[in-house]
Amino acid sequence: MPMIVTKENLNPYEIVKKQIETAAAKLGLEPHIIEILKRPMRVLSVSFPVKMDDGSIRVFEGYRAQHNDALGPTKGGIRFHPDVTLDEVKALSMWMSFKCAVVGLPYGGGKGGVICDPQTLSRGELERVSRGFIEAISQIIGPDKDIPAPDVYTNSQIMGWMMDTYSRINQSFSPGVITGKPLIIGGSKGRNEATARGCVITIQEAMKKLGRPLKDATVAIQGFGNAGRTAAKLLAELGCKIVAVSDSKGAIYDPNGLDIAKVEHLKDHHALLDYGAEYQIDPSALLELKVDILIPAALENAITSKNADQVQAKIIAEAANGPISPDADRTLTEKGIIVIPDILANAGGVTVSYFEWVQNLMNYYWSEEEVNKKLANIMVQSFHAVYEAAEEHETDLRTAAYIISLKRITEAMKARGWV
Ligand SMILES: NC(=O)C1=CN([C@@H]2O[C@H](COP(=O)(O)OP(=O)(O)OC[C@H]3O[C@@H](n4cnc5c(N)ncnc54)[C@H](O)[C@@H]3O)[C@@H](O)[C@H]2O)C=CC1
Ligand SMILES: O=C(O)CCC(=O)C(=O)O
Repeated sequence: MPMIVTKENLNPYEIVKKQIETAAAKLGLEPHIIEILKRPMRVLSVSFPVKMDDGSIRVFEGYRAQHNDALGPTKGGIRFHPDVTLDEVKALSMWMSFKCAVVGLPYGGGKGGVICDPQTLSRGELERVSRGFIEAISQIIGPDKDIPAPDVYTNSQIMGWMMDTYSRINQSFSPGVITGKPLIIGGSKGRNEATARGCVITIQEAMKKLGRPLKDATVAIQGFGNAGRTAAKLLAELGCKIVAVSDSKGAIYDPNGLDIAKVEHLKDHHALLDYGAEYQIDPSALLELKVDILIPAALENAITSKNADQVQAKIIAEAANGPISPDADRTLTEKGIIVIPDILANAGGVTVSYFEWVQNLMNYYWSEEEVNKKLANIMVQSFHAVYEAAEEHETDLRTAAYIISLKRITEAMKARGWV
């Protein structure tokens, strides 16, 4: 009989449904609850015209998905990327629900995306796309409905334009509608670094569990944006040796450790690859380096059944959302690699977004020290809760994180009388 080889399904929406099923089976959740959780409660698909610099009109398309608001208003970033799809945005909104629940935030999950390549847009065009998208989704967002934030290829300036558009539409200053804003208009100290800071805290806790020192630990990082770049900086400050980093253009590797200040300077003023031709490696090889810590901090499906077997890291901390497919997850677990799942590892970003929203609502602002302390408390506590759940249920950290989240969301749905 010929062996039937089925192609791995890398659709993020199919992946998150599988992840829910795996944890739900461990918990013995009722089928109707699983059915509710397997789809977003609301999805808005929009198109809007934007006047380009040359006078032409271009129509952009985007989505906002709101998964489940049992625990509170939905929350999650907006991504600008040419490959954005509806299924990706749906999946990202679902991961947001589980992320907020695992760290105990009073939020459900949401996510938005606009199909565009910001690198090809002028600043003026980028501003008009940002304002156009918020206008198009303005009816379904709001400080107590759905609160966007930055994600891939969006930043604090874009959040500033978006908050301004929403405030103008509603004729009232509404900083609480969006987080990740510039400090001067209600941003929170510490938000820019929060995703990486939270991720680093989970790595520190995992290394303690392994009984290994962080000092001199070797690290490879895929993606050198908000999450990856800050993680490189923070880990280098803690004495780690950052041996490899990459961005969308390529990867660099030095087994003796990269000079992170130099890499940052190159990223800002030239290109990462200008570090030197002798340091350039194939970007896919970065994921297969023999390192202590691997941080995928770019996009989904970086590690799949195609390369999971070649991964040699001891710990993988998912700064990105969905960088490991379920098939790869199984292989990594079999190999004894500890995977700190996205919904825990990158939850620092939304946690400080929550702090930003709280500060906006009370119109009183905290010091960076206070923010970082509160963040550390939540991340350390959440890591240990997930670790203990993994031991109790004899499962991996991802399933354990889902177990905690599913329990909380289900309890909220029950308390509200939905089920
Ligand atoms: N910004 C935030 O607060 C949070 C971000 N995340 C997740 O972290 C990941 C990265 O997001 P950000 O750092 O915010 O985005 P960003 O836009 O600041 O940076 C993205 C980085 O990834 C690089 N990149 C893109 N495609 C790549 C590829 N194929 N290989 C290597 N590098 C590639 C880009 O060059 C850039 O350096 C995403 O999965 C995002 O959803 C998760 C939680 C919060
Ligand atoms: O800060 C937020 O509200 C959400 C950030 C985000 O999009 C994410 O955690 O994936």
